[in-house]
Amino acid sequence: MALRPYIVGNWKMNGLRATLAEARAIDRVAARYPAVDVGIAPPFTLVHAMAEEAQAMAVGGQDVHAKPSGAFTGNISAPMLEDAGARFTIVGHSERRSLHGESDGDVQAKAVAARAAGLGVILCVGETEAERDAGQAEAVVSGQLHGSLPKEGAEGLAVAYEPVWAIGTGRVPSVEDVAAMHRAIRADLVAIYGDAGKGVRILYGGSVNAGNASELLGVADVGGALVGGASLTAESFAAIINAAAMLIEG
Ligand SMILES: O=C(CO)COP(=O)(O)O
Repeated sequence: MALRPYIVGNWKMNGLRATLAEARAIDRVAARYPAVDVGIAPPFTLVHAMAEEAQAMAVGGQDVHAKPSGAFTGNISAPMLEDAGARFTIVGHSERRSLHGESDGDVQAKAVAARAAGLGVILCVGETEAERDAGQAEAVVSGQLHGSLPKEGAEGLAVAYEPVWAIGTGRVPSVEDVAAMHRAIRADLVAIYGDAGKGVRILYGGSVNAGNASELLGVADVGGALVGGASLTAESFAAIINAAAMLIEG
C-alpha cells in the first residue's frame, strides 16, 4: 500500500449510547497504530459525543444533505456535521442509492457540499449482482464515478468500491476481480483528476472481516477498507486495523 491505509467503520443504523464504550475502545486501538488512518461513521445521534472524546480516530457522517441549511425535515447538513465534530462523511452508499433513490447527480451535490464545509468525502460506488453477471461491473462503476465525483479536484476525497452483492452477505469478490476493479477505478480517477487522481485512496467494502482483511488489503490499489458489521465491536475492527498495519510494515 503506497498511500496511508484508511480503515473506516460504517455503523449504519446500529448504535445506542452503549456503543460509546466500543468507540472509546476503537479509539485506543487507533492510537496504537499511528501509520493507519482510522475512522468511524456512527449514526448522527452519536457523532458529537464520539467526536468530543476521539483522540486518534476521525468521526464522520454516513450521509449529508446537499444544501447548507433550510426546510428539510429530518436531514443533516454538512456545516452541521462539521459543527458536531465530524471530519468526513460517506456519500452515495448503495443503501442510500437504492433505498432513498439517490442518483449520481444527488451524490455529486452531496460531495461538493461536504467539501465546501471542510469535510473529507468517502464516495461509494459498486455494481449489483445482475450487473456483474451481465459483464457490466466495470462499466457501471465507471458511470457512477463520472456521474458522482466532484469535478473541482481530488482534495479530501476517497472512493469506496462496494459491490452491492457483497454487502452484509459474507461473500467477497475474488482477489483478481478486486484488483481489476480497483485498477479500473484508478484509471478513471487519473482521467478525471490527472496526477492528483493517483493520491485518492480507493477502499474496498463488502463483508470485510478479520479473516479476509489481510488478503483484500494486500491487493494492488486497495488503499483501505469500509467495514460494516465487523466494525461494530472494537475486537473485530482492531483485527482489520492490525492487518493494515502489518501490510505497511511488511
Ligand atoms: O456496506 C458496507 C460498509 O459501508 C459493508 O457492510 P458489511 O461489512 O457489513 O458487509
